[in-house]
Amino acid sequence: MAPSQDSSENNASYTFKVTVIGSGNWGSVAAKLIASNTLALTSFHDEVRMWVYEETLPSGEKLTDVINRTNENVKYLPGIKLGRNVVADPDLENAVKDANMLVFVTPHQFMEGICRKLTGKIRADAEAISLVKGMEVKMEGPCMISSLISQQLGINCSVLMGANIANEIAVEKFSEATVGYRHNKDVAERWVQLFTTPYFIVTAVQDVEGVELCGTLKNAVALAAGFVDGLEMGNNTKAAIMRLGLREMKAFSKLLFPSVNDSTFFESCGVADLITTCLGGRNRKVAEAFAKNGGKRSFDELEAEMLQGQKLQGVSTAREVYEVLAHRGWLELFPLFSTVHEICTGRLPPSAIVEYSERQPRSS
Ligand SMILES: NC(=O)c1ccc[n+]([C@@H]2O[C@H](COP(=O)([O-])OP(=O)(O)OC[C@H]3O[C@@H](n4cnc5c(N)ncnc54)[C@H](O)[C@@H]3O)[C@@H](O)[C@H]2O)c1
Ligand SMILES: O=P(O)(O)OC[C@H](O)CO
Repeated sequence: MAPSQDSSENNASYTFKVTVIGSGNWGSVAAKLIASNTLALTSFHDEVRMWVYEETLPSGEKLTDVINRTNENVKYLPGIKLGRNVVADPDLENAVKDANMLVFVTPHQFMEGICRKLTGKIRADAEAISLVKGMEVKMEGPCMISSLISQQLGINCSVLMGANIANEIAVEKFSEATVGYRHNKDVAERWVQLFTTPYFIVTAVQDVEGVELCGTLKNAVALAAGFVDGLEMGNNTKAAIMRLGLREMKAFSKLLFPSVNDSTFFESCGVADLITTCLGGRNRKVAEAFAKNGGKRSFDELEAEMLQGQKLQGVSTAREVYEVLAHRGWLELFPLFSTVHEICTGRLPPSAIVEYSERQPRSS
């Protein structure tokens, strides 16, 4: 079907127009969730624009054309209808020009370039939310993706993170998520309304950094869990790694941002995301293969072979965390994070993840 152009006559009372920036596995599911709500709720414009990083499929067709013809993202979320009100758009500027609710959901390594392209191109009254799990490390220190968006685009940015393996939400299995907001509760409630469905329950907490750091750091712990699986160490070892990982997640978050709340770690974005990602995520899966191969095949090679264009966030996050730790002289305080990075780079063997854990103090 051709992209529908809702006129203001058939959407007379709408106030909010949403664009999703990103169309990978989670980006496509986010668009589906949002599109079901913009159709049902009168305060939102029906149409949801979804910016697609354009690519040519093996059939020779453009991914955007196929999404608009079939209503499916055949590469990143095959078999799932997105909703007829989702319109794929390969032109970033065009995709955002009318939107006042911007949903960012791309792998974190692309966010700086995307923000650069969007500078000066968005509505001044726009609000943003980041579903991106990751951070940038700059000369001045770490920069969370929500801060990158706020600083480069001059707009407020909330975050949404949680125990959210996209393929499970795509088939409408129940899960929860956490919105982190900075000041404005009304804005947070609007995001909650936009995402919540009977099978996707969203709650808001006033702790952007805590929510975002949980979503970011759990990807490094997921690699550790994958190494344990590849070494066939069993469930007790994996649970121990998860506990030690959660302890480092909390300590690192609070050292960087003393305002981070302890309670955030008990929300969906905290312990629940850590559990799901260590059981069923992509970082875990590729790290398991890495360990099974004794670290002899690189993560880049395994990612390309196993994920068909989807991107891991854990390997670069482990590097970014390591850079922060090294720069601040904190390496010894975070042995799990440091060891994960050194395994990823080949300086240590995968078995180092267990050897280090055996030497850890047992209380926090
Ligand atoms: N997939 C999940 O289950 C899940 C769940 C929660 C959060 N997340 C997070 O959401 C974010 C996005 O992940 P995803 O799963 O939607 O993506 P993905 O890994 O499935 O897909 C990769 C995406 O990157 C795009 N891309 C490739 N090269 C690009 C470039 N140069 N510039 C811009 N885009 C490019 C591809 O077109 C594709 O849309 C990540 O931070 C991830 O951690 C993912
Ligand atoms: O598949 P992963 O490892 O990128 O994790 C996916 C989600 O972040 C889980 O909430």
